Amino acid sequence: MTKLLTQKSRDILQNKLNGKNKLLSYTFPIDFYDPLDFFNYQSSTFKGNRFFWKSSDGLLWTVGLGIAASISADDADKRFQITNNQWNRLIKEAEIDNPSGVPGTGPLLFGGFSFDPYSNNEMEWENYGHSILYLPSYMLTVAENQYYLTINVVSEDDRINIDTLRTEGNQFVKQLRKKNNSSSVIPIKIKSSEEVAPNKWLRSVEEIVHVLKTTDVKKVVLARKLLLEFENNAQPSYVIEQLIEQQPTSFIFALEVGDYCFLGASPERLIKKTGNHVLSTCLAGSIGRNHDEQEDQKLGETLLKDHKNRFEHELVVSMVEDALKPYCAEINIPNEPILMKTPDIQHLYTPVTGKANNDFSILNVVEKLHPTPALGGVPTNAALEIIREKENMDRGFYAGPIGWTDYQGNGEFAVGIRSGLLNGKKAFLYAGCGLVSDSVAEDELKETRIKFQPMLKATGGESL
Ligand SMILES: C=C(O[C@@H]1C=C(C(=O)O)C=C[C@H]1O)C(=O)O
Ligand SMILES: [Mg+2]
Repeated sequence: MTKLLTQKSRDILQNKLNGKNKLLSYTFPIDFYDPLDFFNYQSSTFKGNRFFWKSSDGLLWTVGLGIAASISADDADKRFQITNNQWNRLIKEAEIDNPSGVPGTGPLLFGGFSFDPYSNNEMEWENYGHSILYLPSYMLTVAENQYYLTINVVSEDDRINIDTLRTEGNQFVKQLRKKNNSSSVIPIKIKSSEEVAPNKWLRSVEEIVHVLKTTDVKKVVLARKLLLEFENNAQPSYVIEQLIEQQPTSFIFALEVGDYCFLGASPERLIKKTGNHVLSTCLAGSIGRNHDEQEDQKLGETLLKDHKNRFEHELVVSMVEDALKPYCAEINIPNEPILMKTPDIQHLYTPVTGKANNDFSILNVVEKLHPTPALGGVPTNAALEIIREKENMDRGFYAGPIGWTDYQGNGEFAVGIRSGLLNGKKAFLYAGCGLVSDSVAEDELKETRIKFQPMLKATGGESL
C-alpha cells in the first residue's frame, strides 16, 4: 500500500482541499464481500476513520475505510454551504473512472451535522464539531446485490494516475480475500445504565407544556440521555451487527471519529435523491407494540385516530411540504398518514415523493429541511430556543442529518435518532419526543423509554 493512501491525519487531509490537489477515483465491480467484514477489515489501521451505512430498504450499503479527504466546516452557521462548495470544487477537477455510474459508487461524501449549530460542544462531541464528512480511501458499495469497490486519492503528486489506482485496487482486493484478516467481533458486557436526571426532565416537560398552552409555540421536541457503562471496550462492529439483525427496516449508520463512534438504527429518512426522484418521510406520533397481533393492530388504530399524535404529525407534514416545494417540479403528499412499525414502536408515517427541479442540490435541501418539527418544533426558532434552555445537554449529532451524497448528486440523509455515541467502556444513548399542548409528562417519559430500546438491546442493556 502506498504511503499516500494510508495517510490518516484529518487536519492534513482537510488542508489538502485547499491546494492544487486533485481527486482521483477508480471504481470496479468485485465479488461478494460481507459489508460488516469490510468494516472490520484491518481495524488496527482504519479504526477511527470508518463509516457504515445500510439504507432502510436494504438496497444500498456503503462502508468506508480510511480518509482521502474530510470536510468539516469551521463556521457552523454556514456548514451546509461550506461542505457543498468544497465538495463541488473537489469533484469539478476530479478524474473519475466509474463505468457503472451506479448511485452510491464512485467519489462519495459520508457524514453528518450536529443538531444545533449554536450548541456548545460538550466534551463527548468535541471530535465531531458541527459537521464532519468523509471521502473514504476505500469504499465498498452494495447496490441491488452488486458489489463495487471505490478507491479515492486526493493528492498533488502528478505521478499518481488512474493506473496507479488500478494496481492498488487489485492488490487491495487480493488482501481482502485473504482469510482471517477481519478482526473478530466481541460481544459487549453491560455493567450499568443510568437515565440522566429523569425527574428534572419531567419538570421541563411540564414547563414546556405550559408554554405550549399559553403562547403561539405549537410543538417542542425534548430529548434526554442515558449513560451506559460496559465491562469491556464496546466495538462499533458488534453494535452494528446487532442493529442490522434487530432493526431490519431501519437505516443503520455509524460514523467513527477517533475513539468515538456515533451510530444507530433510524426509521426516519430526511431526504433521498436518485436522479430526479425525490423521497422524504414525515414521521411523528408514536405508540408501542404488542406481541399479540390483534392487540398490536388495536394500538395502531388508536394511534391513527389520536388527536394529540395527529397534531404532532400534521405539523411535520406541512413544514416538509413548504421546505421542498421550491425544489420540486412535482410533489405528492397523501392526505392521511399510515403506520410505520419497527420492532419496538409504531409511528404515524406520511411518505413524500417528488420530482427534483434544477435548483435541487441535496445538501442545500438538507439545510432547508433541518430541523423538521419531528426533531425541533414549531415555530422552528422558538422551539430551538426552548430546547437550548430546557434540555440541559448537547445533542451533538443526535437528531441531526446523517448520510451521503455522491459525485453525481444522488444521496440520502436520515435523521440520527435511535442512536448513541460509543466511547470505549462508555456510551451515551439519546431519545426525545414531540411535546404539544395536550402532552402528559409521564406518557412522554414512557415514549422516550421505548425509543431507547433499539440501542439498549443492541448494547446488551435491559428494558427500562
Ligand atoms: C425524537 C425522536 O423521535 C421522533 C419523535 C417522534 C414522536 O414524538 O412521536 C416520532 C418519531 C421521531 O420523529 C427520537 O427517537 O429520539
Ligand atoms: Mg410523540
